[in-house]
Amino acid sequence: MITFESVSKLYPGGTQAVTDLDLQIATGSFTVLVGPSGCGKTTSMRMINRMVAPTSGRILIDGQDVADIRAVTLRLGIGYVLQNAGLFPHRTVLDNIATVQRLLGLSKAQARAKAHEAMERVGLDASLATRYPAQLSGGQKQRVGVARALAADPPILLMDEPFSAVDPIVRLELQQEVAHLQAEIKKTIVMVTHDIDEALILGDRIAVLAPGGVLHQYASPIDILARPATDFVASLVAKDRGFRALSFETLTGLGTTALPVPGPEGLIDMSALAPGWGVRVNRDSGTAAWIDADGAVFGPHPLVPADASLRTGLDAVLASPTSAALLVDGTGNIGSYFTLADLGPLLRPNEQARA
Ligand SMILES: Nc1ncnc2c1ncn2[C@@H]1O[C@H](COP(=O)(O)OP(=O)(O)OP(=O)(O)O)[C@@H](O)[C@H]1O
Repeated sequence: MITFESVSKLYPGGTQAVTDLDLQIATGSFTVLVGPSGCGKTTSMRMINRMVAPTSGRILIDGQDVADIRAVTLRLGIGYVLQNAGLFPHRTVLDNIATVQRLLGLSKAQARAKAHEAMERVGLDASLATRYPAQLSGGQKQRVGVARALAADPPILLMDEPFSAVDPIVRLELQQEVAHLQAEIKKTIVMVTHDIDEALILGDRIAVLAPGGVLHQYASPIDILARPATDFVASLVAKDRGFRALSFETLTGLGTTALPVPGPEGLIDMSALAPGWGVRVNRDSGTAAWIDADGAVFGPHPLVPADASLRTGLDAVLASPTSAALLVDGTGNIGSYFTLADLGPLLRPNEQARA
Protein backbone atom coordinates (compact mmCIF):
# COMPACT_ATOMS: atom_id res chain seq x y z
CA MET A 1 0.00 0.00 0.00
CA ILE A 2 1.28 3.46 -0.92
CA THR A 3 -0.30 6.15 1.24
CA PHE A 4 -0.21 9.90 0.66
CA GLU A 5 -1.02 11.69 3.93
CA SER A 6 -1.88 15.38 3.47
CA VAL A 7 0.97 15.80 1.02
CA SER A 8 1.70 19.27 -0.35
CA LYS A 9 4.50 20.57 -2.54
CA LEU A 10 5.40 24.23 -2.88
CA TYR A 11 8.33 24.73 -5.25
CA PRO A 12 10.91 27.39 -4.33
CA GLY A 13 9.67 29.65 -7.16
CA GLY A 14 6.28 29.83 -5.42
CA THR A 15 4.35 27.27 -7.51
CA GLN A 16 1.90 25.24 -5.45
CA ALA A 17 2.25 21.96 -7.39
CA VAL A 18 0.36 19.65 -4.99
CA THR A 19 -2.19 20.61 -2.33
CA ASP A 20 -3.05 18.48 0.65
CA LEU A 21 -3.17 15.20 -1.24
CA ASP A 22 -4.61 12.13 0.48
CA LEU A 23 -4.44 8.93 -1.55
CA GLN A 24 -4.32 5.23 -0.76
CA ILE A 25 -2.90 3.10 -3.54
CA ALA A 26 -3.59 -0.60 -2.95
CA THR A 27 -0.83 -3.15 -3.48
CA GLY A 28 -1.17 -4.79 -6.90
CA SER A 29 -3.45 -2.08 -8.29
CA PHE A 30 -2.99 0.01 -11.42
CA THR A 31 -3.52 3.63 -10.46
CA VAL A 32 -3.49 6.44 -13.00
CA LEU A 33 -2.92 10.09 -12.12
CA VAL A 34 -4.68 12.13 -14.77
CA GLY A 35 -5.28 15.82 -15.37
CA PRO A 36 -4.22 18.71 -17.58
CA SER A 37 -0.63 19.86 -17.94
CA GLY A 38 0.92 21.39 -14.84
CA CYS A 39 -1.53 19.98 -12.30
CA GLY A 40 1.14 18.19 -10.27
CA LYS A 41 0.90 14.63 -11.60
CA THR A 42 4.63 14.12 -12.12
CA THR A 43 5.47 15.91 -8.88
CA SER A 44 3.08 13.62 -6.97
CA MET A 45 4.55 10.52 -8.56
CA ARG A 46 8.16 11.57 -7.99
CA MET A 47 7.52 12.07 -4.31
CA ILE A 48 6.95 8.30 -4.06
CA ASN A 49 10.57 7.52 -4.94
CA ARG A 50 11.94 10.70 -3.32
CA MET A 51 13.00 12.37 -6.54
CA VAL A 52 10.97 15.27 -5.10
CA ALA A 53 10.55 15.93 -1.38
CA PRO A 54 7.15 17.05 -0.05
CA THR A 55 6.93 20.45 1.64
CA SER A 56 4.53 18.94 4.14
CA GLY A 57 2.78 15.63 4.73
CA ARG A 58 4.12 12.08 4.41
CA ILE A 59 4.24 9.26 1.91
CA LEU A 60 4.25 5.76 3.33
CA ILE A 61 5.01 2.47 1.61
CA ASP A 62 3.52 -0.39 3.62
CA GLY A 63 3.46 1.87 6.65
CA GLN A 64 7.03 3.11 6.37
CA ASP A 65 7.70 6.80 5.67
CA VAL A 66 9.75 6.99 2.45
CA ALA A 67 11.72 9.86 4.02
CA ASP A 68 13.19 7.26 6.41
CA ILE A 69 14.36 4.93 3.62
CA ARG A 70 17.71 5.58 1.91
CA ALA A 71 16.94 7.01 -1.53
CA VAL A 72 19.14 4.41 -3.28
CA THR A 73 17.51 1.49 -1.45
CA LEU A 74 14.05 2.91 -2.10
CA ARG A 75 14.65 3.35 -5.84
CA LEU A 76 16.02 -0.17 -6.30
CA GLY A 77 12.57 -1.42 -5.28
CA ILE A 78 10.73 0.99 -7.57
CA GLY A 79 10.92 0.66 -11.36
CA TYR A 80 10.63 3.90 -13.30
CA VAL A 81 9.59 4.26 -16.94
CA LEU A 82 10.16 7.67 -18.50
CA GLN A 83 8.34 9.45 -21.30
CA ASN A 84 11.08 9.04 -23.90
CA ALA A 85 12.24 5.72 -22.48
CA GLY A 86 15.35 7.47 -21.08
CA LEU A 87 17.72 4.83 -22.42
CA PHE A 88 21.51 5.10 -22.28
CA PRO A 89 22.43 5.77 -25.91
CA HIS A 90 25.88 4.17 -25.71
CA ARG A 91 24.65 0.88 -24.21
CA THR A 92 23.06 -2.00 -26.08
CA VAL A 93 19.44 -2.93 -25.47
CA LEU A 94 20.52 -5.86 -23.31
CA ASP A 95 22.87 -3.79 -21.19
CA ASN A 96 20.28 -1.03 -20.81
CA ILE A 97 17.87 -3.59 -19.41
CA ALA A 98 20.56 -5.18 -17.22
CA THR A 99 21.46 -1.83 -15.61
CA VAL A 100 19.49 -2.23 -12.39
CA GLN A 101 20.64 -5.80 -11.71
CA ARG A 102 24.21 -4.66 -12.18
CA LEU A 103 23.54 -1.97 -9.56
CA LEU A 104 22.07 -4.68 -7.36
CA GLY A 105 25.41 -6.49 -7.54
CA LEU A 106 24.65 -9.28 -10.02
CA SER A 107 27.45 -10.43 -12.30
CA LYS A 108 27.32 -9.31 -15.91
CA ALA A 109 26.28 -12.81 -17.05
CA GLN A 110 23.52 -13.11 -14.42
CA ALA A 111 22.23 -9.61 -15.17
CA ARG A 112 22.15 -10.32 -18.89
CA ALA A 113 20.28 -13.58 -18.34
CA LYS A 114 17.62 -11.67 -16.35
CA ALA A 115 17.56 -9.01 -19.07
CA HIS A 116 16.83 -11.67 -21.70
CA GLU A 117 13.88 -12.87 -19.61
CA ALA A 118 12.56 -9.31 -19.29
CA MET A 119 12.83 -8.81 -23.06
CA GLU A 120 10.73 -11.87 -23.65
CA ARG A 121 8.15 -10.72 -21.12
CA VAL A 122 7.53 -7.42 -22.93
CA GLY A 123 7.53 -8.98 -26.39
CA LEU A 124 10.94 -7.80 -27.59
CA ASP A 125 12.60 -10.05 -30.13
CA ALA A 126 15.91 -11.50 -28.90
CA SER A 127 17.59 -10.28 -32.09
CA LEU A 128 17.27 -6.70 -30.82
CA ALA A 129 19.50 -7.39 -27.79
CA THR A 130 22.69 -6.16 -29.43
CA ARG A 131 21.20 -3.02 -30.99
CA TYR A 132 21.69 0.50 -29.65
CA PRO A 133 18.69 2.72 -28.79
CA ALA A 134 19.17 4.86 -31.91
CA GLN A 135 18.54 1.73 -34.00
CA LEU A 136 15.07 1.13 -32.50
CA SER A 137 11.57 2.41 -33.31
CA GLY A 138 9.73 4.55 -30.75
CA GLY A 139 7.58 1.62 -29.67
CA GLN A 140 10.59 -0.67 -29.29
CA LYS A 141 12.37 1.95 -27.17
CA GLN A 142 9.38 2.16 -24.84
CA ARG A 143 9.32 -1.64 -24.55
CA VAL A 144 13.00 -1.56 -23.60
CA GLY A 145 12.15 1.10 -21.00
CA VAL A 146 9.42 -1.14 -19.55
CA ALA A 147 11.70 -4.21 -19.65
CA ARG A 148 14.44 -2.29 -17.83
CA ALA A 149 12.02 -1.14 -15.15
CA LEU A 150 10.70 -4.69 -14.70
CA ALA A 151 13.98 -6.59 -14.93
CA ALA A 152 14.85 -6.27 -11.25
CA ASP A 153 11.30 -7.39 -10.40
CA PRO A 154 10.46 -4.35 -8.25
CA PRO A 155 7.13 -4.48 -6.40
CA ILE A 156 6.30 -0.93 -7.53
CA LEU A 157 6.43 0.52 -11.03
CA LEU A 158 6.13 4.24 -11.79
CA MET A 159 5.37 5.27 -15.36
CA ASP A 160 5.49 8.89 -16.51
CA GLU A 161 3.54 9.37 -19.76
CA PRO A 162 5.13 6.15 -21.05
CA PHE A 163 3.27 6.10 -24.36
CA SER A 164 3.05 9.75 -25.29
CA ALA A 165 5.97 9.79 -27.72
CA VAL A 166 4.71 6.99 -29.98
CA ASP A 167 2.12 7.07 -32.75
CA PRO A 168 -1.51 6.17 -31.93
CA ILE A 169 -1.39 2.61 -33.29
CA VAL A 170 1.79 1.63 -31.47
CA ARG A 171 0.38 3.41 -28.45
CA LEU A 172 -2.71 1.22 -28.46
CA GLU A 173 -0.54 -1.88 -28.86
CA LEU A 174 1.69 -0.87 -25.95
CA GLN A 175 -1.33 -0.05 -23.78
CA GLN A 176 -2.78 -3.49 -24.43
CA GLU A 177 0.55 -5.16 -23.71
CA VAL A 178 0.95 -3.31 -20.44
CA ALA A 179 -2.63 -4.23 -19.46
CA HIS A 180 -1.89 -7.92 -20.17
CA LEU A 181 1.44 -7.74 -18.42
CA GLN A 182 -0.15 -6.23 -15.34
CA ALA A 183 -2.81 -8.95 -15.26
CA GLU A 184 0.09 -11.43 -15.14
CA ILE A 185 2.60 -9.79 -12.81
CA LYS A 186 0.31 -7.75 -10.52
CA LYS A 187 2.78 -5.02 -9.64
CA THR A 188 1.65 -1.87 -7.94
CA ILE A 189 1.68 0.50 -10.90
CA VAL A 190 1.31 4.27 -10.72
CA MET A 191 1.09 5.94 -14.10
CA VAL A 192 0.87 9.58 -15.10
CA THR A 193 -1.02 10.67 -18.20
CA HIS A 194 -2.94 13.69 -19.45
CA ASP A 195 -5.03 11.39 -21.67
CA ILE A 196 -8.32 10.49 -19.98
CA ASP A 197 -8.97 7.67 -22.47
CA GLU A 198 -5.65 6.06 -21.60
CA ALA A 199 -6.48 6.42 -17.91
CA LEU A 200 -9.89 4.79 -18.40
CA ILE A 201 -8.45 1.90 -20.41
CA LEU A 202 -5.62 1.06 -18.03
CA GLY A 203 -6.53 2.19 -14.54
CA ASP A 204 -8.19 0.14 -11.80
CA ARG A 205 -8.42 3.45 -10.02
CA ILE A 206 -8.05 6.94 -11.42
CA ALA A 207 -6.99 10.02 -9.48
CA VAL A 208 -8.15 13.18 -11.25
CA LEU A 209 -5.99 16.18 -10.38
CA ALA A 210 -6.85 19.80 -11.14
CA PRO A 211 -4.48 22.81 -11.32
CA GLY A 212 -2.69 23.38 -8.04
CA GLY A 213 -2.49 19.62 -7.54
CA VAL A 214 -5.96 19.42 -6.02
CA LEU A 215 -7.51 15.95 -6.05
CA HIS A 216 -11.06 16.08 -7.43
CA GLN A 217 -11.92 12.39 -7.59
CA TYR A 218 -10.29 9.05 -6.87
CA ALA A 219 -12.45 6.22 -8.16
CA SER A 220 -12.84 3.35 -10.63
CA PRO A 221 -13.17 4.19 -14.36
CA ILE A 222 -16.87 3.39 -14.39
CA ASP A 223 -17.51 5.66 -11.38
CA ILE A 224 -15.54 8.49 -12.96
CA LEU A 225 -17.66 8.15 -16.10
CA ALA A 226 -21.02 7.57 -14.49
CA ARG A 227 -20.68 9.76 -11.42
CA PRO A 228 -18.14 12.54 -11.94
CA ALA A 229 -17.64 14.13 -8.52
CA THR A 230 -17.14 17.72 -9.70
CA ASP A 231 -17.72 19.89 -12.77
CA PHE A 232 -13.99 19.67 -13.44
CA VAL A 233 -14.12 15.85 -13.68
CA ALA A 234 -17.33 16.05 -15.71
CA SER A 235 -15.71 18.39 -18.24
CA LEU A 236 -12.66 16.12 -18.48
CA VAL A 237 -14.77 13.09 -19.39
CA ALA A 238 -17.63 14.95 -21.08
CA LYS A 239 -16.79 14.19 -24.68
CA ASP A 240 -18.15 10.80 -25.74
CA ARG A 241 -18.85 9.86 -22.13
CA GLY A 242 -21.87 7.70 -22.86
CA PHE A 243 -20.04 5.94 -25.66
CA ARG A 244 -16.97 5.30 -23.49
CA ALA A 245 -19.16 3.89 -20.74
CA LEU A 246 -20.26 1.17 -23.14
CA SER A 247 -16.76 -0.32 -22.86
CA PHE A 248 -17.46 -1.12 -19.23
CA GLU A 249 -20.94 -2.58 -19.72
CA THR A 250 -21.39 -6.21 -20.78
CA LEU A 251 -23.84 -7.98 -23.06
CA THR A 252 -25.47 -9.66 -20.05
CA GLY A 253 -29.23 -9.88 -20.55
CA LEU A 254 -28.98 -9.54 -24.32
CA GLY A 255 -31.96 -10.97 -26.18
CA THR A 256 -30.84 -13.22 -29.05
CA THR A 257 -32.39 -15.31 -31.81
CA ALA A 258 -31.37 -18.90 -32.59
CA LEU A 259 -29.52 -19.36 -35.88
CA PRO A 260 -31.16 -21.66 -38.46
CA VAL A 261 -29.35 -24.93 -39.18
CA PRO A 262 -26.66 -24.43 -41.89
CA GLY A 263 -27.53 -25.64 -45.38
CA PRO A 264 -25.21 -26.95 -48.12
CA GLU A 265 -21.63 -25.61 -47.93
CA GLY A 266 -22.36 -24.14 -44.50
CA LEU A 267 -24.61 -21.36 -45.79
CA ILE A 268 -27.09 -20.25 -43.14
CA ASP A 269 -30.35 -18.89 -44.52
CA MET A 270 -31.00 -15.54 -42.81
CA SER A 271 -34.07 -14.52 -44.79
CA ALA A 272 -36.09 -14.31 -41.57
CA LEU A 273 -33.75 -11.45 -40.62
CA ALA A 274 -33.31 -9.85 -44.05
CA PRO A 275 -34.97 -11.27 -47.19
CA GLY A 276 -32.51 -13.02 -49.48
CA TRP A 277 -29.53 -12.80 -47.10
CA GLY A 278 -27.37 -15.64 -45.82
CA VAL A 279 -24.29 -15.93 -43.61
CA ARG A 280 -21.33 -18.29 -43.56
CA VAL A 281 -19.13 -18.87 -40.50
CA ASN A 282 -15.37 -19.34 -40.63
CA ARG A 283 -14.53 -20.95 -37.29
CA ASP A 284 -10.78 -20.86 -37.87
CA SER A 285 -10.64 -17.10 -38.20
CA GLY A 286 -13.57 -16.43 -35.84
CA THR A 287 -15.39 -14.46 -38.50
CA ALA A 288 -18.61 -14.50 -40.52
CA ALA A 289 -19.30 -13.41 -44.09
CA TRP A 290 -22.72 -12.05 -45.11
CA ILE A 291 -24.03 -12.88 -48.57
CA ASP A 292 -26.82 -10.89 -50.24
CA ALA A 293 -29.51 -12.09 -52.68
CA ASP A 294 -27.17 -11.49 -55.65
CA GLY A 295 -24.38 -13.53 -54.07
CA ALA A 296 -22.25 -10.47 -53.14
CA VAL A 297 -20.07 -11.24 -50.10
CA PHE A 298 -19.65 -8.76 -47.22
CA GLY A 299 -16.98 -9.40 -44.64
CA PRO A 300 -15.23 -10.92 -42.88
CA HIS A 301 -17.04 -9.63 -39.78
CA PRO A 302 -15.93 -10.66 -36.29
CA LEU A 303 -18.01 -13.06 -34.21
CA VAL A 304 -18.91 -11.52 -30.84
CA PRO A 305 -18.01 -13.42 -27.65
CA ALA A 306 -20.93 -13.56 -25.20
CA ASP A 307 -18.76 -11.91 -22.52
CA ALA A 308 -17.70 -9.01 -24.79
CA SER A 309 -18.42 -5.39 -23.89
CA LEU A 310 -21.53 -3.61 -25.04
CA ARG A 311 -19.27 -1.41 -27.16
CA THR A 312 -17.87 -4.45 -28.98
CA GLY A 313 -21.44 -5.66 -29.60
CA LEU A 314 -22.50 -2.26 -30.88
CA ASP A 315 -19.45 -1.94 -33.12
CA ALA A 316 -20.22 -5.37 -34.60
CA VAL A 317 -23.85 -4.63 -35.51
CA LEU A 318 -23.03 -1.16 -36.82
CA ALA A 319 -20.42 -2.66 -39.15
CA SER A 320 -22.73 -5.45 -40.35
CA PRO A 321 -24.71 -5.02 -43.61
CA THR A 322 -27.74 -6.60 -41.89
CA SER A 323 -27.30 -4.77 -38.55
CA ALA A 324 -26.91 -8.19 -36.94
CA ALA A 325 -23.92 -10.07 -35.47
CA LEU A 326 -23.31 -13.69 -34.54
CA LEU A 327 -22.62 -14.60 -30.93
CA VAL A 328 -20.09 -17.20 -29.66
CA ASP A 329 -20.80 -18.59 -26.21
CA GLY A 330 -18.22 -19.63 -23.61
CA THR A 331 -17.98 -23.15 -25.07
CA GLY A 332 -17.26 -21.93 -28.60
CA ASN A 333 -20.79 -22.66 -29.78
CA ILE A 334 -22.10 -20.29 -32.49
CA GLY A 335 -25.87 -20.76 -32.17
CA SER A 336 -27.45 -17.33 -32.10
CA TYR A 337 -27.39 -13.78 -33.40
CA PHE A 338 -28.49 -10.36 -32.17
CA THR A 339 -29.51 -7.15 -33.86
CA LEU A 340 -29.26 -3.45 -33.20
CA ALA A 341 -32.84 -3.64 -31.87
CA ASP A 342 -31.76 -6.34 -29.35
CA LEU A 343 -29.09 -3.96 -28.01
CA GLY A 344 -31.69 -1.24 -27.41
CA PRO A 345 -32.75 -2.32 -23.90
CA LEU A 346 -29.09 -2.56 -22.84
CA LEU A 347 -28.25 0.84 -24.31
CA ARG A 348 -31.13 2.77 -22.77
CA PRO A 349 -29.98 2.54 -19.12
CA ASN A 350 -26.82 4.30 -20.30
CA GLU A 351 -28.84 6.97 -22.02
CA GLN A 352 -30.58 7.62 -18.69
CA ALA A 353 -27.29 7.65 -16.77
CA ARG A 354 -25.99 10.22 -19.21
CA ALA A 355 -29.01 12.51 -18.97
N1 LIG B 1 11.58 21.78 -10.22
C1 LIG B 1 10.56 22.66 -10.30
N2 LIG B 1 10.71 23.93 -9.85
C2 LIG B 1 9.68 24.79 -9.89
N3 LIG B 1 8.46 24.52 -10.36
C3 LIG B 1 8.25 23.27 -10.83
C4 LIG B 1 9.29 22.28 -10.83
N4 LIG B 1 8.78 21.14 -11.35
C5 LIG B 1 7.50 21.39 -11.67
N5 LIG B 1 7.17 22.67 -11.36
C6 LIG B 1 5.87 23.30 -11.54
O1 LIG B 1 4.94 22.62 -10.72
C7 LIG B 1 3.69 22.48 -11.41
C8 LIG B 1 3.33 21.01 -11.51
O2 LIG B 1 4.28 20.35 -12.36
P1 LIG B 1 4.19 18.80 -12.73
O3 LIG B 1 5.31 18.51 -13.66
O4 LIG B 1 4.10 18.03 -11.48
O5 LIG B 1 2.79 18.76 -13.46
P2 LIG B 1 2.20 17.68 -14.45
O6 LIG B 1 0.78 17.59 -14.13
O7 LIG B 1 3.02 16.44 -14.39
O8 LIG B 1 2.40 18.40 -15.84
P3 LIG B 1 2.76 17.80 -17.31
O9 LIG B 1 1.61 16.97 -17.72
O10 LIG B 1 2.90 19.06 -18.13
O11 LIG B 1 4.05 17.05 -17.14
C9 LIG B 1 3.87 23.16 -12.76
O12 LIG B 1 3.36 24.47 -12.67
C10 LIG B 1 5.37 23.18 -12.95
O13 LIG B 1 5.76 24.29 -13.73
